[in-house]
Amino acid sequence: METISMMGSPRNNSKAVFLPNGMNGFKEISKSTIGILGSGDFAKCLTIRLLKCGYHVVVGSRNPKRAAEFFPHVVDVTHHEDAVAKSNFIFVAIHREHYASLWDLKHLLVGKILVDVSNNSRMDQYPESNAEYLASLFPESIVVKGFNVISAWAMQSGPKDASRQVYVCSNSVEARHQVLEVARQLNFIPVDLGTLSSAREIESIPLHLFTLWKGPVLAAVSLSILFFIYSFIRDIIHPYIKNQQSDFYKIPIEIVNKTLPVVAISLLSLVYLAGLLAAAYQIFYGTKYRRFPHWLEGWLQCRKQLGLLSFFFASVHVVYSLCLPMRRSERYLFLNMAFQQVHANIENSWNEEEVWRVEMYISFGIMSLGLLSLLAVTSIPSVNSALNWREFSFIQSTLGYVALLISTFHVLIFGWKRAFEVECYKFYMPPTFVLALVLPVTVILGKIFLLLPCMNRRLRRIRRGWENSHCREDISGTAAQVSPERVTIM
Ligand SMILES: NC(=O)C1=CN([C@@H]2O[C@H](COP(=O)(O)OP(=O)(O)OC[C@H]3O[C@@H](n4cnc5c(N)ncnc54)[C@H](OP(=O)(O)O)[C@@H]3O)[C@@H](O)[C@H]2O)C=CC1
Ligand SMILES: [Fe+3]
Repeated sequence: METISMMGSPRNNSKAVFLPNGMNGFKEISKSTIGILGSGDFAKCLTIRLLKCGYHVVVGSRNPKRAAEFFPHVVDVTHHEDAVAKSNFIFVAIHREHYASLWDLKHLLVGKILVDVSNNSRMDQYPESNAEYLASLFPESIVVKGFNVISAWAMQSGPKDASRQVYVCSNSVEARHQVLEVARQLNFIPVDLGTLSSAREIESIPLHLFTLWKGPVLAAVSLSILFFIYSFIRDIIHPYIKNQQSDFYKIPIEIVNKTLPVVAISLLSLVYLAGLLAAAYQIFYGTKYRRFPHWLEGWLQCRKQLGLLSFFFASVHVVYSLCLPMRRSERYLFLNMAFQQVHANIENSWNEEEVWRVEMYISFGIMSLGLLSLLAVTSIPSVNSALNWREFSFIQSTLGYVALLISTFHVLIFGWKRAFEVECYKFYMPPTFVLALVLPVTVILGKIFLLLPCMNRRLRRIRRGWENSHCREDISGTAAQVSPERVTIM
């Protein structure tokens, strides 16, 4: 394999306005000429990024005169043949449908690296990946798939966060390494995905639409609708039918603010319930080398999204709660209460038990929000990467359970008085907070059960692979199996 050469550079490097970015090693790449076929959006943005990082760029266009207007003057915009002749490293920045139009360049492309950056508009649009198709058209060139996950905009503005990964694959190890190095020099994070057979997987990445968010969002929306309707019937419709009491003013704030914490705590419970079910599955089968069912695997993989949604609902609940005293209804109720107190000639209405209840309720609420914020912050990749595995696990697992426990107390303290209120509909429609406690209490009890010495010992043995290791044949791609030990909202 040839390295990227300086040969054919259209102008003297010393005149270049854009200097190499000072990275060590691979000097020949930083001074080389890189070719780009096509003069569209991606080509323009890639050119700017390459120039900023010290490369010379030659762009091949069907109409170089017109295309040159859109590129900085230092760029050599020329015909396809000329561009291909001047570079050994060529980005093919045209759509797959037009690959065949490059057929005439076949003899000029022999032995050159062709980087396929193309994407499709939908999944499984073609029988083979675009990169494999390009490789079949130009079997004597070296095709590398890469950069397709970077949008033209991100390419131009430059990678600013830790998730700017560039996935690369090719059948030529050397070509792959050269593309990885270029990606690194452009300040992206290159990820080597091996041979060209991974191209299909890489091409499908930009087509995913919130894949991991679908389940959690659906769960959050369903829980919200369920609890909203429940609270609405219980707290508004029921008193209206029973006593002709019109409490419809409660809908925009009170009922919403009752729904939010219930959804938040239920979602947080779902994060940890997945891990518990995985542990129970392993204990039941006595091995960790058995694939989880699909639904559980999917659930385990979207725990970060569930946790972040829980954080979102909890934060909105806090804002709503802080705004409660601002309501006009609250002022009227307060004045009415004061008047009634005066009327009843009560000088001091201090209720020690009530005071303590509300103080504890608020304190637990603040603590759980603080812990949830910590879990959310540590799930950000850049923060996450600064933690070692034990620290991460401590925050996401141990502190996560503490957050769930404190949130449960918060809900319990809020509602415990009502639990003792004798109401005729209490038996067929328990207060909303009782439903809110079903999931967290189940999870907490499940965790306590797993922490029992005999269970804990058994689980440890299984996870270290000491039990039933003969079941290894069940594994078939355990990589996809998320370790339930990693009970995280990450
Ligand atoms: N835009 C983006 O954000 C991203 C794009 N990509 C991929 O990059 C590639 C280019 O995308 P983009 O720049 O947006 O597309 P554009 O439509 O903006 O540009 C495509 C270029 O291809 C050339 N072209 C058009 N028709 C033909 C043809 N019949 N024969 C030969 N060349 C032709 C044209 O250049 P000329 O007229 O100079 O020959 C045109 O400028 C695509 O494969 C796309 O999937 C990948 C990631 C992100
Ligand atoms: Fe609350």
